[in-house]
Amino acid sequence: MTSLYAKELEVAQLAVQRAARLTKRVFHEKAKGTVSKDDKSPVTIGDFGAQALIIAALQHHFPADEIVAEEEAAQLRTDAPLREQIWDLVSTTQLDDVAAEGFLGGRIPGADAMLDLIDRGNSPGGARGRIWAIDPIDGTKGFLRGGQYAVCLALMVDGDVKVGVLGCPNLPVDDAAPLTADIGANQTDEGRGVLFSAVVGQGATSRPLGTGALAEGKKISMKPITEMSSATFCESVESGHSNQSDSAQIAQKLNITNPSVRMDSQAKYGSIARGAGDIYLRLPTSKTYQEKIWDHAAGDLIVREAGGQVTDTTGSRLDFSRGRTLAANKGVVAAPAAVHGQVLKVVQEVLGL
Ligand SMILES: Nc1ncnc2c1ncn2[C@@H]1O[C@H](COP(=O)(O)O)[C@@H](OP(=O)(O)O)[C@H]1O
Ligand SMILES: [Mg+2]
Ligand SMILES: [Mg+2]
Ligand SMILES: [Mg+2]
Repeated sequence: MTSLYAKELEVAQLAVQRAARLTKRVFHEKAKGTVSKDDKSPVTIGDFGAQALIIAALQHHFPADEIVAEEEAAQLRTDAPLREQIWDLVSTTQLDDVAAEGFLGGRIPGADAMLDLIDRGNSPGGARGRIWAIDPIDGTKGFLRGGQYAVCLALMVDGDVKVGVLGCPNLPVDDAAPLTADIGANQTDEGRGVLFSAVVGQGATSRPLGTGALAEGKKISMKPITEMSSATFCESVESGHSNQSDSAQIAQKLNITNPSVRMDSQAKYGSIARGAGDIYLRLPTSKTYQEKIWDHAAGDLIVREAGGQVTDTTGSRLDFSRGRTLAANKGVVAAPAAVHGQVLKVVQEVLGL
């Protein structure tokens, strides 16, 4: 008997692997083609290209599904040189396993089709039906500085995350490797690249992020915390994304002395899910910011399937049914299930909740 969501999982893993291959090409071969979005955050040709390749695979297998993706093609429709740069990348990035590439549906017919695929990610989201969430490059700032980033894909059904996949090209392959923030300017790709996956009720796995067919996966689980004082926090590099002074106070109250490890992207969720770190805190820096569903959907499931609990700072589960944002939530507290309550209590004391 094939397990539930087996096909969705395979498509998602291979699509993420192919998109990650594109992002690595951008990092190594190309000027990154960075442009500023309306909110002043960066987006690169890698973000657009990876989104196009992922949506092409989803469109091939699940044409009726809705898609909520971070990027849109508007700017590319008026900027021909930028569009051509992206098309050049997209049209020449394949998996190097012929069967796997064929399974994803092969090439996109042309640059216009590519733009339309990118814009297929414009679903408003919501509580009904099958909706994919895509963050083609999460941690674009990390990507640009040679740090951590993640290619993120999740399937939600009626507002619940059922399948989650994270491709983390710059994390060590070895699940037992010590937690590192940046990979450093002169390090190579040797020994790096992990693909994390989870299906609801089926546990979480990691495998080397490859360039063709999928490698063998192995089960991952969070590390049990026996002494809170020896736990390690993961948090954003960007102080504008998570309040680092609040997290320092929380660490102090929990008698944690290890410095928190700062890394960009959902690599934080993957890292705690495999026991390389222990606790991921994302503490609001503003009253109005709403977290985006594509920044959390895959990581939320991977951590919960690895034995973790994920809530916001009020203790509610992340609610992916509200549209493109987590409109009902504030911040994120992710920790091994056994200690989540203890961590949340201190988070709430420090935040005055
Ligand atoms: N003020 C803010 N508060 C929280 N998250 C923010 C933010 N502004 C941007 N972000 C999100 O933070 C993500 C990166 O998270 P992290 O800090 O964990 O690396 C960004 O994803 P992208 O890089 O995909 O745009 C972006 O969506
Ligand atoms: Mg972005
Ligand atoms: Mg993101
Ligand atoms: Mg992004």
